[in-house]
Amino acid sequence: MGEGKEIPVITIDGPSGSGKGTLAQQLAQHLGWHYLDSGAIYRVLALAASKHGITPNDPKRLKTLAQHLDVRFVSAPEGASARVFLEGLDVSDAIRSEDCGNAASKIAALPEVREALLRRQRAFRKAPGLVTDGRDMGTVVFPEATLKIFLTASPQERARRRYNQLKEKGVDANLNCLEKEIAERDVRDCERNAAPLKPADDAIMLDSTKLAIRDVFQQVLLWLPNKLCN
Ligand SMILES: Nc1ncnc2c1ncn2[C@@H]1O[C@H](COP(=O)(O)OP(=O)(O)OP(=O)(O)O)[C@@H](O)[C@H]1O
Ligand SMILES: Nc1ccn([C@H]2C[C@H](O)[C@@H](COP(=O)(O)O)O2)c(=O)n1
Repeated sequence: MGEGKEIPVITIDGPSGSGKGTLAQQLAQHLGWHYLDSGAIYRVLALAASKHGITPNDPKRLKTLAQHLDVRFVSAPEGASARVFLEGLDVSDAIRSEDCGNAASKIAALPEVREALLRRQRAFRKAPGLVTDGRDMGTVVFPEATLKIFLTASPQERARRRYNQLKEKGVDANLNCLEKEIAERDVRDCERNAAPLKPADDAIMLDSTKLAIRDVFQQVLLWLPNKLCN
């Protein structure tokens, strides 16, 4: 088959705050597989662009930056998120800000940037398997994935989750502003021409608005092909 295409991949796509990262990390841990947080790559690129004074309307320089992006993921002990390094500096917390998420969403609309990051994302496909989350994992990056989930939740519920998450971190937040930002990010991510956020034709849809984290996980376990559970 070549290019590691025999290595199984599970993709979790969906809008911001739907719980993709939480689910993908739980599945990766459960299966003992690798995990790719593709949004973190776009976030690191946005941070690097700001650091180097490159604006979202300079696709040429952004493409070059994406091609040479010095980003490293270092896995953390069980239950903790991987640490993310940009040019040797730990940016794990810095990339989680709402500003960085919005900046990532802007540069992610550029086809040059997406093309430059494709190979880097596909390189995460290593034995025994990969669980990945993002916006175009099932449609563009891994179209032949073994199982594709499209995870959603209402915008109000996603804003509420983000609000609680920020509060837990001790970050000041305003629920109305978060709802507005989430709605704007949804429009930008869904309406761009390059790899817009949409379910793959063969994705299973899961609305988590009224589901607890453990219920989402249990539901997806039921959808795992038998061959992966052994
Ligand atoms: N089903 C759920 N019920 C309640 N809270 C949830 C649920 N799923 C995730 N959360 C919480 O919502 C917050 C956002 O979850 P998570 O980071 O997994 O979302 P995401 O879709 O990966 O977001 P982003 O795309 O912006 O990275 C976290 O605090 C997480 O614990
Ligand atoms: N596969 C992906 C992953 C992310 N993006 C863009 C769009 C998002 O708004 C932004 C931040 O992602 P998050 O960390 O919130 O999942 O990055 C994308 O276009 N494609």
